[in-house]
Amino acid sequence: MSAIQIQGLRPLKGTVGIQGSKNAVLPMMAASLLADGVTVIRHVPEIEDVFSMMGILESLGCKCSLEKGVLTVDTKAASGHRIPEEYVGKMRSSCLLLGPLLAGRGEAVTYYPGGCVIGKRPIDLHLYALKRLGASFFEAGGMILARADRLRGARIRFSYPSVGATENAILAAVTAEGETEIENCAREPEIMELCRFLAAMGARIRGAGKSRIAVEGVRRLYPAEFFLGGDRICAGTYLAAAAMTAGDVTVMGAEPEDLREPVYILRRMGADISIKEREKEIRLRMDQRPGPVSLCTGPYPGFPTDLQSVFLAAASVACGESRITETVFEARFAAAALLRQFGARIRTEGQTAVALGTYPLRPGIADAPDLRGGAALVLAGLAADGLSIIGSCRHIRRGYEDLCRDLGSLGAEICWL
Ligand SMILES: CC(=O)N[C@H]1[C@@H](OP(=O)(O)OP(=O)(O)OC[C@H]2O[C@@H](n3ccc(=O)[nH]c3=O)[C@H](O)[C@@H]2O)O[C@H](CO)[C@@H](O)[C@@H]1O
Ligand SMILES: C=C(OP(=O)(O)O)C(=O)O
Repeated sequence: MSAIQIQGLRPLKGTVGIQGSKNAVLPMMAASLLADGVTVIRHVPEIEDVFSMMGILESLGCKCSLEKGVLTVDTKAASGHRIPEEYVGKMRSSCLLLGPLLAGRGEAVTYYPGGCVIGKRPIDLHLYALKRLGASFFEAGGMILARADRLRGARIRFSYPSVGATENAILAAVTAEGETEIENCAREPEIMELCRFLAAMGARIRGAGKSRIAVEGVRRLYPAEFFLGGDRICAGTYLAAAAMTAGDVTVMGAEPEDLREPVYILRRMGADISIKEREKEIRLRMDQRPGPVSLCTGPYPGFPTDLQSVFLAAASVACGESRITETVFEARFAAAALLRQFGARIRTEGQTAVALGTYPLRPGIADAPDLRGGAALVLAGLAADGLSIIGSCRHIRRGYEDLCRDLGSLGAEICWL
């Protein structure tokens, strides 16, 4: 199932439940190593990155299972500290195990992480934070050897609010000796969710969601049970799809507050959006072609870079000229070139993509360049006048449980090949 076929120009209508959040569950899975026993997380998406993280945890001696959205991680027999290279190359979040392994085993062996090719993505900020807590690193031939006799609380000040580095710092600090202060840290909702999960394990953290977090180290953590929240990027993808297809779509299960900026942009594009906060429902109605938009990605609460490609797809059908500027990753416009194969009129000027909308798009055949770029091509297929095929969908399966199931349930004519 590595290609998706789409017959375009079917309006999307209906309600879709949103899968659990990829970027929230991956650090929680890493955190499970910090406790001795069985961690249970519900509403976990069956996506490739979760399977890869399960593979890593199993190689470290854990027993994992994922059935009907219930993930269990049993760490009783865990003892390893080497993260196998085969998983590291596939997934960025493999580096999140450095913090918990240093905390629990005092050593870790890993490699430079893979994941989507959207920029250089160094891990200097991760290593800086862990060094501040007492770790030392030796690097050779792409391998990273990490050691720490004892992690000790420290003041960490990030030069940039990296999501992963903030998570690694928190994961290492929760059982370190003494207090850690993390300044200029990331404020993404997934950090807050990780902190809630760690609190359920017995961690003491203050300031989650703010740019200064204080962690008071505790002697030990306990396994927890947790219900994972909806994936805001997945919800944003379906809202963008609805906006492109004159749809009437309700997404259920993602926190509306976390989507404040994308919702604001969609409203500016002409969408009629109603929100029920308590029910976690966002309904989007669009009865016209979207209007043009100007947006700039940035760390939360800014516009999420993970929605840049799908909003570029939406801008491709807008009536007028849109400008989309990417400030988080330096090479995240792979989808822009491929969208041109669907007739999109996009040019890039440095870190800005300028799209002069056209509707409908023409059907195309293209390979997903990365996870969100792949989703953007699928959205282009929904707004194309004919049959499109998107290949290399393994990228898409890293983060979306089943795009065909979800978009199909909304009326799209779409299937796996
Ligand atoms: C699994 C996960 O949660 N992935 C998300 C996480 O990725 P990730 O945690 O990798 O993203 P970061 O916030 O760390 O990266 C943001 C920027 O900081 C740079 N940087 C990062 C770390 C570092 O040590 N040095 C450095 O220079 C990166 O190259 C990038 O330009 O946040 C990104 C930004 O919201 C999202 O797009 C990803 O979906
Ligand atoms: C870039 C992404 O993921 P990762 O950081 O796991 O590569 C993403 O989810 O869009």
